[in-house]
Amino acid sequence: MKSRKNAEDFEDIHGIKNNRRNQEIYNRFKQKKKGKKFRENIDGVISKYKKITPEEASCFRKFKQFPLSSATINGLNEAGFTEPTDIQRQSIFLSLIGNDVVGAAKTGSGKTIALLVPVLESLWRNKWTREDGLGALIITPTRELACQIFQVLNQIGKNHDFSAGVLIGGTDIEYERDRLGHVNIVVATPGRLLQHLDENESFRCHMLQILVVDEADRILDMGFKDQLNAIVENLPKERQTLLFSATQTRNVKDLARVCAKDPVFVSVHEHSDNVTPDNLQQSYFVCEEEEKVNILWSYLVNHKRKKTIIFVTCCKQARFLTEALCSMRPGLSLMGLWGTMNQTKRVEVFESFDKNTAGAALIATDVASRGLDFRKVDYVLQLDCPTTVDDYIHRVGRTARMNKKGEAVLVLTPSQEEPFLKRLAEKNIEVSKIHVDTQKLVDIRIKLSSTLSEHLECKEFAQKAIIAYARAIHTMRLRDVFDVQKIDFQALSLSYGLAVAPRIRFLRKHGINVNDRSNGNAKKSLKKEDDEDDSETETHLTPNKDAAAAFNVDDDDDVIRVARKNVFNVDPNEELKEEELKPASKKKNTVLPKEKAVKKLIKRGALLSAKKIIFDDEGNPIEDTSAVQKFDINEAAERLEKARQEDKKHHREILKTIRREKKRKQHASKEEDDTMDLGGDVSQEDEGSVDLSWLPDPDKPKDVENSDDNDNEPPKKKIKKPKKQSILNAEEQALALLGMG
Ligand SMILES: Nc1ncnc2c1ncn2[C@@H]1O[C@H](COP(=O)(O)OP(=O)(O)OP(=O)(O)O)[C@@H](O)[C@H]1O
Repeated sequence: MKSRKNAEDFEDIHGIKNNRRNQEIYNRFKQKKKGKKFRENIDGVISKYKKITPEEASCFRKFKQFPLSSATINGLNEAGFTEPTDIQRQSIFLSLIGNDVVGAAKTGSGKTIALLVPVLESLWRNKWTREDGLGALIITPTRELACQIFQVLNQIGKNHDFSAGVLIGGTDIEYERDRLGHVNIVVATPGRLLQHLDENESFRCHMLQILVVDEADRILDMGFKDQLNAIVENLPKERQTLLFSATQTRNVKDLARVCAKDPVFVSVHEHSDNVTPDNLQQSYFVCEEEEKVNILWSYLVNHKRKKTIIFVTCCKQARFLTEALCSMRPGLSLMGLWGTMNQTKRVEVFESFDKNTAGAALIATDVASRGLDFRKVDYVLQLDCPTTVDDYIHRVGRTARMNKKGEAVLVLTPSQEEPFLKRLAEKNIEVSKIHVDTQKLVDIRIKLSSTLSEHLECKEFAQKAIIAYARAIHTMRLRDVFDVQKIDFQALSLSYGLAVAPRIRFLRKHGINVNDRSNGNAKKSLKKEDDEDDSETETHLTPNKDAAAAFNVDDDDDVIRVARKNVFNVDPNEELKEEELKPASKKKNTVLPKEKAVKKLIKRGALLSAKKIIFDDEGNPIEDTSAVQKFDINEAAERLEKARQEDKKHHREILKTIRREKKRKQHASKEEDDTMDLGGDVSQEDEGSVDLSWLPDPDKPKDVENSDDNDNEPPKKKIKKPKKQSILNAEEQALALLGMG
């Protein structure tokens, strides 16, 4: 959501904008509230509470059978919701009569409406107005989910006169601060909410009627437990509490014990055979880690008309894959969504993917796995194995929502197959195995590699993605499923378009040897990088024969040329041996000045060269000798020295001229004085001889500059020191010759 839009949201009263016409409507509502009829309506609805039992309510087929305000029923009808789902049927009435409820139901089963209807009814029953301040608080784990809940609230609550707002990170906190005092319903993420509770005096919760925690399990998984406890401590004890999640975990029950009073547990699909949606077709296949990018590309080009969410493990992977594959033009709308993305962009992506019906793919992290309700998603492709079975359930739940059909495909590596399937089976999740002929996949490594050489930012993303992935796998809790040692990082790097694997420092710190599965390259190259380079990512792109040989030119491709420059044709090992001896911290930020770098190279007698390698159709490197440019660094150094000597000579000449000019002027003024003395009073001292002591010693050139110290000296013009610029110019020229200036 754009910050501007977010700002407008605060002025919305469920679709009623803050203009004159809306003010009239608002006043009418206010009148109505005070009116007798309004009070009678409320009493009429409340009286029905006593006549209906929860069992009866759980059999209602229509929303209008529930004892609800006409504003809510109309809002539901207008939004197209006439028949309640199971969770709505079983929980709404229990909430209406004032119970604290802990609800759990499968993904996509309509929990949002199940929690919003009691919120609207609670404030309506209490004749809530804008002046009453905060009446309901809905806490949800992610920003997208908060915006989505807010949208549904706007839809079904548009006939009520409550004000509502969203509090999420990444928006204008000052703007929110000013308006928060008049908001009746707040949908918030825990962090931003706590910030307002701590810092904003106008945000008062003492009148709060109802607290709702959506995706409670996810909030706890994300480590918001302490924040949640702190928030609950700030709320009045006399309130109603509703907790909703897809699974009723022990954590949720613990939370319920802390913030709910004698809660009623509603678990709709507890006895159902499947924990995943019934219309969901689930399958998996096994492949190597390094085949995943090719698989993804092949999938994208073959499913241009479908809407797919692709799940990966970490933000940096999502960023790299989105950026790199987008620049390779897959022929469909490809987007990315991850947690560290800027908020405005996040909302744009969310809305654009949601609206898309022509075919689109969204590469996302688990930020999109919970609660998000994208329209008509055909496939969920889990390119990386989910962290837990619960995450699996949430990810696949983005498709096959509300009894629609959907398909979920899980990608596992050989070592993950057995342990993860065992865990899925424990929860009665059946997935059928499919086979993917990896020989038939489009090999995009060389294309990706040339994309990376064109977009250096992408190359950096690729390196960071690999490091982040290694770190994520290493910190996973399911040790039998995730083993960082089983990953061939060299092969994985090649599949990301990198010639060599980036240095993964933390693995070494933990004493982990990286797998050497394929050709012994992985360990060797990582070790080499480790020794060579102290920065987190790769800096040398040295020609790698194995890498080149591994590249197969895609049928679709034209001739692909990969030009690599090893600028100084110096063995990087040798170059860095000296560096290795220095402490790591010092090395890190030291940038060698160009002049020093040249001197260092001169010392080594290095030959400067730029090589151009062209690959033929089979991917064999052909050396293009015509394009080879050579620079003899010693020769260049000689030229540099010559230029320096010439400059020095020139400098000396300038100094001499200045001195000569100065002497000439002094003589001239002396002669003038003598002439004057002849006509005026002459002191006795002056009579016999002329004092020439103040004259500068011509043998001491420095006196030109130091003559200010001489008190006897007559005032004279300050002589400008010749700039050293000329020397530097010569150096710069020489550096420019070397291609470094
Ligand atoms: N009574 C209803 N009639 C028709 N459609 C409904 C009804 N209730 C909800 N829906 C639709 O079902 C979809 C899923 O609803 P919702 O997002 O509330 O599910 P959820 O249980 O919260 O899922 P998740 O656990 O993934 O968050 C939405 O598109 C919503 O519009």
